[in-house]
Amino acid sequence: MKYHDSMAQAQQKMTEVCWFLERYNLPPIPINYHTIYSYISKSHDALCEEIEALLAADEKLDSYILENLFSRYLSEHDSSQKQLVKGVSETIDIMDNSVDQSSDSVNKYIATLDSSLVAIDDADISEAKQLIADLIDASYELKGSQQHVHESLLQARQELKNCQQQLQQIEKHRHVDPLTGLYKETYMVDKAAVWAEQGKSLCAIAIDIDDFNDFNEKYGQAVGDVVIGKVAKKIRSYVQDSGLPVRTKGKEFMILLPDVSVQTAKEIAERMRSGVEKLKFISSRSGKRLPTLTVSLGISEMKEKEQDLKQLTASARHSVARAKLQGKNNVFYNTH
Ligand SMILES: Nc1nc2c(ncn2[C@@H]2O[C@H](COP(=O)(O)OP(=O)(O)OP(=O)(O)O)[C@@H](O)[C@H]2O)c(=O)[nH]1
Repeated sequence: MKYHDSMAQAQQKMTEVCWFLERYNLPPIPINYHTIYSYISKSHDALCEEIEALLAADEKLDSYILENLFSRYLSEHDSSQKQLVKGVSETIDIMDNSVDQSSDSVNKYIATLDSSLVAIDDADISEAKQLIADLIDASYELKGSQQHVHESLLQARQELKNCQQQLQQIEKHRHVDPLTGLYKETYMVDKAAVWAEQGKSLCAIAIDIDDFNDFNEKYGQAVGDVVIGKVAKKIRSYVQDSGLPVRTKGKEFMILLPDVSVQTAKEIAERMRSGVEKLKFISSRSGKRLPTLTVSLGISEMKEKEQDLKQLTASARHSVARAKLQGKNNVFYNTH
């Protein structure tokens, strides 16, 4: 294909990406751009299928959903892992060379010892001195190559440590939403499966920020994102290690509580509601107070063992919808 043909094609795709972002009211940030570019270019089948399904279901696409798709299908985890493996394998190559050199030196040393033993029988004293001097040289060479092996081992140990730290970071990034520090939905599924295997009962609290559209329109998406981060932090502070706080969508969260009674879940939810209501937001630009925000919360519990996570979270979301209908800024639990 000629250069200007491929340029024209790329421009056409860029225009389509911009139309798409505008149509779905998505900010043109790099992650959104990259994800939609891959969709428009049809460069990733699974990603395209998922976006098609979301559009067909009339799901509202937002930056959070696109970030999630990006991290699952397009992020650089794979290449950074390859980079790590490359680093370790280079160090192993260096060690291999050092061990080869060291083994050569040992062979040379043994050969020198052998020939010295033969030579020393009928040699005169000055020749014997020369042989000993040769042995000392060979000993230093041997010591040097052993030192080299030792240094390579230290380097390998350091490399391994870096590798472990980076793998931990990658692992964390894979499970944690970068904006809020809460877990991603994929992790919730894994964790719930572990709890189910351990025979633990589960309660869920679904949380949705109220009237966020007004807030977003007034103060912009970027301020909205900062505020979502603060609300999430507040919510997390009531869970600590007793449950799993998850960001399930842009302004929606889910808390899973293992082996906790509905009564306790209600108390935690009420504390969250009241805590968020008391949060104060100050604009970093103007220094002025922004309006307070509220959240609506819905509780559900896994009543029978056959009930799965999907049913539990759907029921909690249903309760949130009821909380909104009852005027928002409240906790709803369906007793039936
Ligand atoms: N800044 C930001 N805004 C988001 C994010 N996800 C969703 N939103 C915004 O949240 C708003 C959701 O609007 P609606 O679905 O009408 O909900 P709402 O205004 O909160 O109203 P209720 O849910 O009925 O209380 C839209 O303006 C979205 O753009 C996000 O990750 N960041």
